[in-house]
Amino acid sequence: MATENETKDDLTPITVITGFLGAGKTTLVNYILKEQNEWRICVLENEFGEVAIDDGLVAESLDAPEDLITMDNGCVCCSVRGDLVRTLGQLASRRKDFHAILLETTGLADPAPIIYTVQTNPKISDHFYIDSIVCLADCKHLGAHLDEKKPDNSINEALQQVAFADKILLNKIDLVKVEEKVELEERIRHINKFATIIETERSRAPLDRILGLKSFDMESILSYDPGFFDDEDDKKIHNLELVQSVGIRFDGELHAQYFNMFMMDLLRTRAADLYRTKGLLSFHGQGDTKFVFQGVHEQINFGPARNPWKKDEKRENKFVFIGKNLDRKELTEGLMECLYKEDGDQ
Ligand SMILES: Nc1nc2c(ncn2[C@@H]2O[C@H](COP(=O)(O)OP(=O)(O)OP(=O)(O)O)[C@@H](O)[C@H]2O)c(=O)[nH]1
Repeated sequence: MATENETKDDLTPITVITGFLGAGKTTLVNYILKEQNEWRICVLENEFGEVAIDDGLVAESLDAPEDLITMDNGCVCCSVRGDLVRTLGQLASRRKDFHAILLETTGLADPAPIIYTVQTNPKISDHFYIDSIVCLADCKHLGAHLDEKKPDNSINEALQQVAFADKILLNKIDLVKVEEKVELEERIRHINKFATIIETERSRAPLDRILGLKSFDMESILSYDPGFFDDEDDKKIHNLELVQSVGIRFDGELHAQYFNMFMMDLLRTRAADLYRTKGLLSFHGQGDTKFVFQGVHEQINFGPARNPWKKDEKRENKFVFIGKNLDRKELTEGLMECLYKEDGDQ
């Protein structure tokens, strides 16, 4: 809560960026950093996955590396909630250096405890306020995640993310037919009748429709969840064990063709269970080019990173697979088989 002399205008706005795994959150953060040149923005990144990849991809868009803070000891809405309080507490003394804070949550975060923490902890609420909760909705895959059956006492993260947003970006409209888009929009409207819905491709929303609008509204949250401020013990739990993360990292150069075959085979058989795949890779015969691999179920993007490998940088391949029924041993062995070997017996 702001002190008597301090109104909301004196506090620093936080835009919470939420949405299921792979919906386009990092794409939105990078887009905002590129487009909003007049503001100095601080980015708080919380990524789900044993190996962090997004921090590197966001850092490429920032002028000052200290403007990116990563919170990687768990999911920001659960175990890392203490981290959020600590991080924002430390940021309070230099918050006036920034026009805005972007808080990118993990794709499995429940926004409710984050909102609760910011609203009720004076270490945060004396200095910051929530400007907006922006939810990225992946037109292609959100419907299936909303349909997922969870155990009775567990929340459906995708549903919570839609329900608690005041701005919903209907993203990846390029991947669906108009009818599918309309059907998803109706479904979203059914869950959340207050949020503004904006159609986007590559998360490109007009910035004046998502930033600096003070559009976060506690009343609409309470109308969805009248028990929002009630005792937490009565609430459904966030069961992160339903989704696994397998992180794999190893040195060396990959054989492009072998890697391609491995990934194609994996996606052909496991796409439904593979919610998210990310990688930073080094390929034999590609000089200093660093490659980025991005997968969301069967949709994959693969191409050069903005910055090449630095001169003294270790050529390490990093992967993270997030989903259900993942076999760490099989994935590790499969990837190791894709390493390029000098002796030519591939
Ligand atoms: N076709 C298409 N791809 C998109 C669009 N927006 C984002 N993507 C791609 O979707 C993939 C995931 O995007 P991210 O921005 O990394 O998603 P995220 O929500 O940050 O993912 P997590 O942090 O893993 O939850 C990337 O390959 C993006 O390039 C879009 O509008 N259309």
